[in-house]
Amino acid sequence: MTTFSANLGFLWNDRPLPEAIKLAYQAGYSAVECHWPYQFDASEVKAALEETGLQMLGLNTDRGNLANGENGLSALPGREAEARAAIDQSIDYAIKIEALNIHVMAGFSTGEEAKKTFINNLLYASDKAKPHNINILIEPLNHYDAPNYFLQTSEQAKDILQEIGRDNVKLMFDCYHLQIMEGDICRRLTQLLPIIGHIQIASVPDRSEPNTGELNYGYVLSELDKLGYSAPIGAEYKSKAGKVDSSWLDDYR
Ligand SMILES: O=C(O)[C@@H](O)C(=O)CO
Ligand SMILES: [Mg+2]
Repeated sequence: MTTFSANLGFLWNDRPLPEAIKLAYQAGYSAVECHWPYQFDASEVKAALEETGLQMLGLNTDRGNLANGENGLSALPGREAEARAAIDQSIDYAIKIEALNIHVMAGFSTGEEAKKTFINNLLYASDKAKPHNINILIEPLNHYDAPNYFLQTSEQAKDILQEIGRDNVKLMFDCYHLQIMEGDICRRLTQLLPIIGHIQIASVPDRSEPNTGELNYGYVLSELDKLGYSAPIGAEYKSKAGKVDSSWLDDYR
């Protein structure tokens, strides 16, 4: 049976995170994940997780200077000190709320130096996260939403993960981004399963409720089920109506 994790970066993101966790529970989600929880008191987030029994699957490292349009720091040569401070911050927060994964955001860059910088920062994150049983994730983003983002395809991610060779550094397979960039979703999920740490979904191309759009998630999720994948699937979509609508969950349970 497929279970789902509510991505609170998009769902109920107008509410304080502890309240959003409770709303996700009431809507029938089995887990939660977020983007940047740092403005919320970790002890209040932990209390909401305990009250609902939901686990926080993941959070992201800080993006850097938002006024300058930054979207992560870890593949930016010369910005290692800030990238590592963001990694430290995310690990400290994840420990407090017992989150499972940290998505280390690469940022806008390209080339061999950027790759080397990203790998070194990921090794740093891997070492720091290991004693706490936290996994590090890297996520390719599509070139329409994040033009010039360093990590854009699962092929590129696979190559980086092979070079890193750490069992706690994995791929965040966001079907929305990868359908846009590469397609062939079910074959890729099957082949990459050993290096996948988390899977996310949304409709393509409009990133709304997963039961619409060009990708048939009924089929994708049943293939994952056949592969024995049983972790909650991240629902990372923006509700079409503006107000969160969770009725699509009934199509897949
Ligand atoms: O797909 C996304 O946009 C997110 O998973 C994320 O963490 C980066 O914005
Ligand atoms: Mg995603």
